[in-house]
Amino acid sequence: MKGNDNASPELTGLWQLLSTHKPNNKSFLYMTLLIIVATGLELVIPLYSRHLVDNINQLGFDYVVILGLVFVVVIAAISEGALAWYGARMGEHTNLSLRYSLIGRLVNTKQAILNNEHSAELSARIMNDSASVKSILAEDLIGLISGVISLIAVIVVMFLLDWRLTLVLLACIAIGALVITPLALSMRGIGKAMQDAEADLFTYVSECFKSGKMIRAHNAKQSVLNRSKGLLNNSFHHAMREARVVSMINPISNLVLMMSMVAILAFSAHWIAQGSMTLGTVTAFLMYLFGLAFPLISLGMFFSNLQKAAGAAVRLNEINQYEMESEGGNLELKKLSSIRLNKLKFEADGKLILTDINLAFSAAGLTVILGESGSGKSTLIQQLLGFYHETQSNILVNELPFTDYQLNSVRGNMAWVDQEPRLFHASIRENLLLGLTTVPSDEEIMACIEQVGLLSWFNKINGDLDILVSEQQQLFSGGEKQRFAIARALLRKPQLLVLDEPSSALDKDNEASIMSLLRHMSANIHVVMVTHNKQLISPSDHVVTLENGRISKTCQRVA
Ligand SMILES: Nc1ncnc2c1ncn2[C@@H]1O[C@H](COP(=O)(O)OP(=O)(O)OP(=O)(O)O)[C@@H](O)[C@H]1O
Repeated sequence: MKGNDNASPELTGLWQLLSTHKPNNKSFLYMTLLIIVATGLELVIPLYSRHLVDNINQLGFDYVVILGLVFVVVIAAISEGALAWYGARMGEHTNLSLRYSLIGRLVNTKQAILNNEHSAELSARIMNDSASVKSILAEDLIGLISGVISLIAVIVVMFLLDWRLTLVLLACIAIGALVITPLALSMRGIGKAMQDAEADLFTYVSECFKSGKMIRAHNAKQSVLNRSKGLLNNSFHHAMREARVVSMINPISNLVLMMSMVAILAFSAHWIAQGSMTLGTVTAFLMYLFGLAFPLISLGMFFSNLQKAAGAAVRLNEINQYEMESEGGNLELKKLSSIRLNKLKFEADGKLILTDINLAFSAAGLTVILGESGSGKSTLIQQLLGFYHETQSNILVNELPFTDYQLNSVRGNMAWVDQEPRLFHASIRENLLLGLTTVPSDEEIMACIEQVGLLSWFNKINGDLDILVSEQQQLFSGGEKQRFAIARALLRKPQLLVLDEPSSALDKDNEASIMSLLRHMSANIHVVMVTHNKQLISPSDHVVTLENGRISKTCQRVA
């Protein structure tokens, strides 16, 4: 399929995904061998049965044949089980590799791209779309290969047994294929629409469950239900379209089998009466006919699921094409001594957000960024963390371009406290130690908790660092969450501490103690803090005022 310009883009995309994540050729070889053994043994059974039937009248039971038959049946069952297990193992390996690579891609995707995506939709894609791609390999491919081998082998064996009955059967199969093929092809659009509808539903429902309080407070329960109903109806509509096709494929396959059976019985009766056919041949033929049911259905399912997997691959390939954040240059930043923004300009979605920013941060001190809401304060401090590759060339770290350094080593010297501190649904300890490679002792953790004034909160939760932070974060008040985020930042022992409105939810006492902590720290590290609150500024602070993305004022003293 590779390099085939005529292949549909969806199928080419599926091939690309599978060729990267499929198991190695040895696994395929083992799988094919298992298929050949399982299918081959199933083909031998009717021949044994024929022999048994044709010899009963003359010689009584042939016990050697019966024993051979039992042996073949048992081995066939074992190899079929082994094949199912091996196929599932191959599929799950592919699923693991595919999902891991997608998560890796998203973790490394440029922040500017992720800003426009919905987290729940991305999660839905990783879960559902990769499952579709997996099942084509784990179940459908085995069905296809064993189906094709069975079909060819059965037809050859049947032909050798009796060419006339085989022609009758082939005519029936041709009629069935004519009806089933257009049905299987119609799954193409259905599968994609179904997966889109499921992803929309998943995204909406997860957002609603997260915002339960807001929905109640706004009396929005009914509108949530209405919208959910709409999305559910959409999903139901596509699921029913799929069910209609599947419910036609199965009975049509059965109908073809029944037609074939009736035709074969009728012709057999005629040829037995003429003496040109034995009862054993008819028995073997009927057994092969039943054996054909599974391969025929498998073939139908393969082509319909192939369309589904191809649709899923389109979406997964979109993720695979997201541009990754650069890992930076070769230099490792051991100690950050200065960072300077030089004529920095930042645009997003065609909007100029920061312009002509010239600012320097030395090894120690406190810089306060002031400005009205929307003036670009948060965007400015986020530049320091290298979230946006396009501005990194205007940032000098220790007087060298930011891009010369390994990105992780620069970030390793920094800590960031976001405007809305985010906590994971994990233990307090895991939240505190986020990203740390050297694990601090419990004493160090306690010291940070005490420094940010969280000791009484810590006693309230019985000093249990392993308690789980729920998604709704009920363990924390708004102010406690802010102080917790500051403790997490301090544990990183940063050279540059960047805080976005760190005291907006704090009372006067806590605000004063956090400011005194930050001032104390600014003797050894540089603290950059965004705030609205001019009361927090002390005469010795370096104050930068932003207006519409431009620095309108910088001063060392505030009146
Ligand atoms: N990635 C982005 N894409 C599009 N617009 C953006 C992006 N980042 C910031 N903006 C816009 O830039 C403007 C400045 O945002 P920013 O969050 O930096 O302001 P702020 O001064 O921190 O405001 P506040 O004090 O209210 O938090 C806003 O209008 C925001 O919508």
